[in-house]
Amino acid sequence: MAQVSTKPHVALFASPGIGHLIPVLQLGERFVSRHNFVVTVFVVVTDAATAESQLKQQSSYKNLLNVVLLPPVDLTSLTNKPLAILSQLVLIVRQSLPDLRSAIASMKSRPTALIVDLFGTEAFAIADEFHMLKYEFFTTNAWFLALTLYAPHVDREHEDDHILRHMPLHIPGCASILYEDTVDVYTDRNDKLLHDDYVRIGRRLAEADGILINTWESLEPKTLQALRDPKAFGRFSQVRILPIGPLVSGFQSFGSSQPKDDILQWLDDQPTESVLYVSFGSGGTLSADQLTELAWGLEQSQHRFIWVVRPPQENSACGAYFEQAKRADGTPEYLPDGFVTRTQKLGLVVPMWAPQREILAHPSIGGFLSHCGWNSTLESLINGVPLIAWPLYAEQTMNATMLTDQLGIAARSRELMPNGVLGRHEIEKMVRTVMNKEDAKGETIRARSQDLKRTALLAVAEGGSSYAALSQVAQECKIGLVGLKQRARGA
Ligand SMILES: O=c1ccn([C@@H]2O[C@H](COP(=O)(O)OP(=O)(O)O[C@H]3O[C@H](CO)[C@@H](O)[C@H](O)[C@H]3O)[C@@H](O)[C@H]2O)c(=O)[nH]1
Repeated sequence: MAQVSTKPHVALFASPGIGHLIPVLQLGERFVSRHNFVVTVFVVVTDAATAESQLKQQSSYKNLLNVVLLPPVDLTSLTNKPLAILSQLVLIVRQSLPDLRSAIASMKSRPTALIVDLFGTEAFAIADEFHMLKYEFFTTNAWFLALTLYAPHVDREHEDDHILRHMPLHIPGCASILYEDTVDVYTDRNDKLLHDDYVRIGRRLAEADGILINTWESLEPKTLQALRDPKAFGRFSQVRILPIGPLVSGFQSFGSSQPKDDILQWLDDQPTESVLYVSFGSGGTLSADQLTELAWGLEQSQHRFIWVVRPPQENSACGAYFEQAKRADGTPEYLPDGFVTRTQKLGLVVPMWAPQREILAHPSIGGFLSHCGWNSTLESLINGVPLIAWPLYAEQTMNATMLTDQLGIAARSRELMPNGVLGRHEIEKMVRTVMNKEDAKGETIRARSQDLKRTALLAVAEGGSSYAALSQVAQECKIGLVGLKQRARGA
């Protein structure tokens, strides 16, 4: 007969997409390695084969976590309307809830807590049904959480002021933000479903027993203070805000299209802090025109680089395109003729995917041109690597604004050409700022990055604020909802 573990047990619920799965696995890893829990991770998938192959490349989690892929959800069977990504995720996750419920109902050792990511708040009802604690794991930062919690209160009738007259949105107690720097919920005003989905998420977050955020106290003190202040956030300030980051995995990176050793060996041969790493996260792509400008910008800067290249947006569905359409010197057809030959002493072009965490931790890396996905941002930050901010979608423009205007650890240019593309000279300028040791602005950015690295490491070290917050959650999960209620009654 199978032994039922006596260890405490929590369940994590991850919505589709590797950008969501990675931080959820990381959180699971912390519960196991630091707090000696059993962790079950339920993963919502749209395509089991893709999810399995992504997970297969990440073998180290297997001994630690019990990962359960829920039956795949076929979006096309649910709607034939084109939906915003957020609405797609809400719909897909909702469809998986009955499977999550059955899986939890049939567990011999029932978890004491359910921890969901941003799109999983509808699963709180299942946690209630089984008398489990329920936590939100907000995989980005406190500023975006503040925007999300504030969403139900934004007066849509005044939005013209913001959009047409560029008046910033004032989030109570927090830094203000221009509408164009927020998320598509605010900028695409005709999508009522998207707006309603986002507002509903904002409201449901308040039902959590705590919101775990992948940030730390000293990174966003003003925003965290506002989130806890009833004058700023009313009843939402009752929810416990628990910054537990930076949560960056001890796991190896998810695989690579090129042998990892080749890339790391190449890096071993480069001078300290001389290489710019260029990558747009798990799914970011650029237009053909933008790729051309980026290639010229990198080449003209004459700084070393590793560039994770994907086919242009126009061809992004065609993964094999990269392999097939190459010029004689190996330059993909969508990059300028002769690029690989001219830059062979300077750079490495890696198709599709690279072992990012190992790359960013390498001493030869001196900068990261990033789409500012929050995982990439944190991976850069804990290594003290300064950034070039190049946001593409989701909350990335907000992250980029924070990195440049509030934290001062990134260079950014908004000087687009008339065709909406960032030109090669602007790109070259940003690369020189961050990579050129004599550049005064770059010097400030680099020094600031080192400062933040120190605060990040302190926060997660034993005795640090994030360590304490996660320990508190672990303690609550050990006791469980029923035990906590009994304690409260006895107090
Ligand atoms: O070649 C690559 C590309 C990515 N990664 C890893 O993939 C993750 C990418 O995560 P992130 O940087 O957050 O980007 P996205 O995948 O775009 O993340 C989604 O989820 C994030 C967290 O919620 C949001 O901040 C983003 O806006 C959203 O697009 C990171 O751990 C990277 O190390 C690699 O290992 N190799």
